[in-house]
Amino acid sequence: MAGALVDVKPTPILKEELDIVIPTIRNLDFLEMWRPFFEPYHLIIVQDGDPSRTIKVPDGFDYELYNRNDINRILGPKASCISFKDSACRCFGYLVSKKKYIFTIDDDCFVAKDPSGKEINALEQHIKNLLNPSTPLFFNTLYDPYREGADFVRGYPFSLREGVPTAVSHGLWLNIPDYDAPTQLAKPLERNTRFVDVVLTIPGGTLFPMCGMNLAFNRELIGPAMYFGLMGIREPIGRYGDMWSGWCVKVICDHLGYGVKTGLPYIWHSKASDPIIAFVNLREEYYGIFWQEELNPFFQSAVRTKACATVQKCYIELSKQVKDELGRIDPYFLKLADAMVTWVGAWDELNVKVCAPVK
Ligand SMILES: O=c1ccn([C@@H]2O[C@H](COP(=O)(O)OP(=O)(O)O[C@H]3O[C@@H](CO)[C@H](O)[C@H]3O)[C@@H](O)[C@H]2O)c(=O)[nH]1
Ligand SMILES: [Mn+2]
Repeated sequence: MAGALVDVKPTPILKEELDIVIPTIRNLDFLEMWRPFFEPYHLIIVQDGDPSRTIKVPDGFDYELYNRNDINRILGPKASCISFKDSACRCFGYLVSKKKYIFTIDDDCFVAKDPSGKEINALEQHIKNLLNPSTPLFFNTLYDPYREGADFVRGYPFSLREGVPTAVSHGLWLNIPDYDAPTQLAKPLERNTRFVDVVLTIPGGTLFPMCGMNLAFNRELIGPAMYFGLMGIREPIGRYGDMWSGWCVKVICDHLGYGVKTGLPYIWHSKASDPIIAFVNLREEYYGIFWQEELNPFFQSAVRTKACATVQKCYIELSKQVKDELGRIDPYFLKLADAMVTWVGAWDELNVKVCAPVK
């Protein structure tokens, strides 16, 4: 008799090459909804706030959890570059991961449904985005040419159709959109109900507001630039860690020839934060709203010399320009520039294999 048919489940794609990083101040019940998609993957949980609190993680998940005491123990004095009491703390997870890819998601983001009612496997779509090339050098009017049922349109140079490696996949949000505090205050009831079935490469030379709540990236290509800055308690600014990182990442991707995509996948964002959060957010975002008007031209003109052949070298060069050109806005940028250098030092300490000198 032929052997009994065994239900062999396919190995989830990139199972051993991807970590899921979650910053949190609460129990992670939200994982129950993601279980079908996340359970095979390793989680890195970065617990913010009071380290004596216990964060409950549903059974069955493979994870490592780091609280502030762990961050201080592992990084020593370099822990000063990791934010406290802000979701920017998540970048510690990028630092300690040993995997090629990272997907980071907030704990108030749930599984969304596409217009057909099918649940969206956000992780699977991010992986597709990252494994397919980007087209930052010439815009394809039929959007992502590598998607099933699409291609390059007439007039698209064949010399550019190979595309470039994709470093970042920026997903979007149904329900609560990632609005800044003034917009939240002006439009408290606005919900995003529009599902747009598109993945776009952000053109080279163009900045974008990178939101950290549904984000994936190739850690080997761009990890050292994914520093979410100095945010939260003791800092004049909060809730801009993802924005700061996105501006640094985009100028470095443009310089090194990597691509950044935005669009699918969607998650369902149902804010778990306090209803008067818009006022709390306004206080945290206040300086950011002014400073971003100056940061845009700074990043647009940030120079990277040919010598900047690695992400770390680009990042150190950027930190020098932050110090020289943004210090006049506020002393905060002098501190941030130093923290950028500390971050790269921590990255190299934990990630760059130092080969013993050949005897
Ligand atoms: O002090 C904190 C506050 C929160 N977190 C964790 O970070 C994410 C995002 O927090 P939350 O969803 O409560 O806030 P939002 O306003 O919806 O977040 C948006 O603004 C960005 C702020 O950086 C964020 O990326 C966007 O999603 C949750 O997982 C909290 O548990 C924290 O670690 N420390
Ligand atoms: Mn949220």
